[in-house]
Formats: sequence, structure tokens, C-alpha cells
Amino acid sequence: MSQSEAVETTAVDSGSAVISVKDAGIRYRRNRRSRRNFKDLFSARARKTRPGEFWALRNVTFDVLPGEAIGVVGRNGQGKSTLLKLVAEVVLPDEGSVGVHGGVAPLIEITGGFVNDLSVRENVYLTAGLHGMKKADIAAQFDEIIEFAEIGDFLDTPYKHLSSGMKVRIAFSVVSRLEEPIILVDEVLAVGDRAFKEKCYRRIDELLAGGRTLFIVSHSEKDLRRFCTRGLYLDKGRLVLDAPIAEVLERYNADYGVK
Ligand SMILES: Nc1ncnc2c1ncn2[C@@H]1O[C@H](COP(=O)(O)OP(=O)(O)OP(=O)(O)O)[C@@H](O)[C@H]1O
Repeated sequence: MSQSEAVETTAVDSGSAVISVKDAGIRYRRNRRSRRNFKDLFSARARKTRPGEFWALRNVTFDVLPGEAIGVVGRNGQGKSTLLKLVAEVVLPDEGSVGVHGGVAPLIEITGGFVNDLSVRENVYLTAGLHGMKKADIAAQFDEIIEFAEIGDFLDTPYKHLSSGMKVRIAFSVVSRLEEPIILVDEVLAVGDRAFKEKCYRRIDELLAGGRTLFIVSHSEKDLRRFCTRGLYLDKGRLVLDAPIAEVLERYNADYGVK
């Protein structure tokens, strides 16, 4: 199947889509800390690509229906995490548009949303609260959240003193409990140990069975095949293939697999 045909097969009526990305582009500066300064936002020059700038994503268009499980593949640095940040509305497109209809539970940067100097307990309340959970509901689920993460001995420890695996555990445990319809998962499963990963897999299965929409970035073909029905293949910031996951992995392996 040709690339253009593949893209057409998954085109949906954007009226019913939960995520609708149209011709989106994100431009970064190579040598600056911030993406753009305040003045740029109001200047006509902001539209042009200046020296040192590049497009991390460009001309990306796709729609996602409720309940779809989408795997994003591509080599390092091709725009996968940037795409998830667009969907999480952590970054805004420099070109095109991104419509997200429904709340997003983002597992996109391990520390994302968690405050280093606050304790584990305080972070659970903060993160769940920011996503609209009532204090009483958080309190009712608190023990289960901690039990899932298996970090009961660290409730009053500042988040920054947790190991990286423990950070992932508590982040996954809280975020996967949010009642948001869209779940974003970026490589977090790569960090946990095997037993914890299995627990996460089962939780993701439950979320999918409950009709949530999943967006997952992974370099694990096994994980992608397990959860996803559809794949988006990014190369140099372009969406080169939008097709059933098996087809996307086949193409990706043909392009870059170990020969
Ligand atoms: N805040 C930023 N400022 C400047 N450049 C950035 C920024 N964030 C990402 N980039 C660049 O944008 C490009 C895409 O990055 P992105 O993190 O989306 O890649 P990725 O496909 O997720 O990679 P990986 O598989 O390594 O996680 C890379 O060249 C990266 O260096």
C-alpha cells in the first residue's frame, strides 16, 4: 500500500474525533534554552524559520477516534515525544492546529507534574487534584494508589529523593487512576522492573477495556503490538505512515531494522 493510500485509510470524520491534528508544526531553536521569546509571539518574524531553528514536527495531520490505541514509532529524535506534548497541550503548534476534546492523563515525562520538594503524599493530592479529583475521592483511593506503587515506606519522603524507578511507579499509579478519557504514555514502561511492568500492562488493558483512548510512544515492538491497533510512524518530524500497527512496524523494520 502506498503512503498516501495508508494515510487515507485511517482518515475519520473529525466531528467525532477526540484528537484532531491538522497540518501541525513545532519549531525549536537548536542553541537556545527557550523556544521563543515573548516579543516573537507578536512579531511577523515569528512565522519565518530563522538560523538555528528547525522543525521538530511539520505537516502532521491525523484524527483519533474515542477508544483507539495508537503507537508512535520512529528513531531517536524524530518528534515522538514532541507529538505527545502537542496532544497534552504542553506545547502549542507554531503552525496548524491541535484539537483535543476531553481531558488528558499524561505519563509523558517521569517528573512531569510532580514537584521535587513536596512529599509523595502531597504530590498524590496535588496531581490528582489538578486533574479534577475531589479531595475525598483522592483520600478514598489513596491507599490503593500507594499499594499499587509499592512505596508505602516513602509517603513523607520528598519526591526528589525517590529512585527513578520509584518515581515512575508513583507517577503511573496516580496518573492511571485519573478519570481522563485520553491517556498518554511515553516510554515510562521502559524504566520499571519486570513485575511492575506487568502490573502496568494489566492496568492499561483495563483502561482500554473501559473505552479510554491511548497514545503510547515506545521502542518496544512487543508493547506496541500488545496494546495498539494503529501506528503513527514519524521520521524527521514528518508523519510518513498512519496505518494498522502491524503494517507500521513492518515498514519501520524494513527501513531501520537490524539487517
Ligand atoms: N525544548 C526543546 N528545545 C529544542 N529542541 C528540542 C526541544 N525538545 C526536543 N527538541 C528536539 O526536537 C527533536 C525531536 O525530539 P523528540 O524528543 O520529540 O524526539 P523523540 O522521537 O521522542 O526521540 P527519542 O526516541 O529519543 O525519545 C530532537 O531533535 C530534539 O533534540
